Amino acid sequence: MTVPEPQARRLDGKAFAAALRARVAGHVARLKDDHGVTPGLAVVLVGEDPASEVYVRNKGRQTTEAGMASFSHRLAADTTQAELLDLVARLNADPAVHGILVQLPLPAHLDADAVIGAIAPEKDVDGFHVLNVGRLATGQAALVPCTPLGCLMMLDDLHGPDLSGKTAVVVGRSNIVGKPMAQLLLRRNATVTVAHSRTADLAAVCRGADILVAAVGRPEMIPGAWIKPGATVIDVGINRVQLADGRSVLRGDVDFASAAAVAGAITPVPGGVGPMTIACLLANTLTAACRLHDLPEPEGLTP
Ligand SMILES: Nc1nc(=O)c2c([nH]1)NC[C@@H]1CN(c3ccc(C(=O)N[C@@H](CCC(=O)O)C(=O)O)cc3)C=[N+]21
Repeated sequence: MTVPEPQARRLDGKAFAAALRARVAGHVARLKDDHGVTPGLAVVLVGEDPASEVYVRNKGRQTTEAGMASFSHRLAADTTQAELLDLVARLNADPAVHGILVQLPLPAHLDADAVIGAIAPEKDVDGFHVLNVGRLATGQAALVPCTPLGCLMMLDDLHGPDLSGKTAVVVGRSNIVGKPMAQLLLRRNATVTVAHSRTADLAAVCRGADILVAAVGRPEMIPGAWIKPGATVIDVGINRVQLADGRSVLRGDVDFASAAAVAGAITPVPGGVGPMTIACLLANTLTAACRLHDLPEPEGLTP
């Protein structure tokens, strides 16, 4: 039996993210030298989820490496809504803070929508505030959610900024990835379908996609047989999976081995969309700092 050779181009998110972070660092250095402005990012973590701790630490390190100020706020798991809103209000008013990220999910007793709604929209570097959601949907200058922004940057690099005539299928309809991703693809003139768990014949819908974005959060649920030959596959899933031998590994929403034999280009997990998410968080913090100080913003960091 012959095993199909992977033929897809592997989209190296790790290298792409490193290049983006270097560009951001260059702009940060000039912002400091020319205007005395140091972009600052505040990350708020409530409770002690070990996976979240890793992300928060990585974000903090990469923020500092880009020359930005990093502020980390760790609150106890039993923090009240009023205490959290009070911290957000202080960060809103702090001139050293240009970006605010409240790590999700929050403990169940807290109202995430109310907390996000309390973040000053111009400091909302996650792009989750309804004002930024509405601005993105209407084509106005928004802060755009980091994961879809990172996916778009990789697609722009591969296909250029015009997806006219191309069919894009986004699997997953979350506010964090699926919906904003669909908006960004529409802005690039793609013909966009948003599919989800209630979609009939998901396989057939996926097979129609020139560009397939998988953001469902179910390990390896999309096999190569669902992929149109030559398609571009962006795998947003980051699922921790326990192997039979006890090892814990990361897997995407796409079955990489079978998909890579059919696709034209594909992002791996890890080393694909994940690193781009953090790089885009830094890019958004730089964009927010420029806008807050009425300075021209660097090109290529917003869609
Ligand atoms: N308000 C908010 N904003 C977020 O952006 C946010 C959040 N809450 N809550 C948690 C999720 C998760 N998230 C990740 C970012 C990067 C990697 C990443 O870089 N992953 C590496 C692997 C990391 C590893 O090995 O564990 C990769 O895919 O190569 C993963 C996950 C951001 N999140």
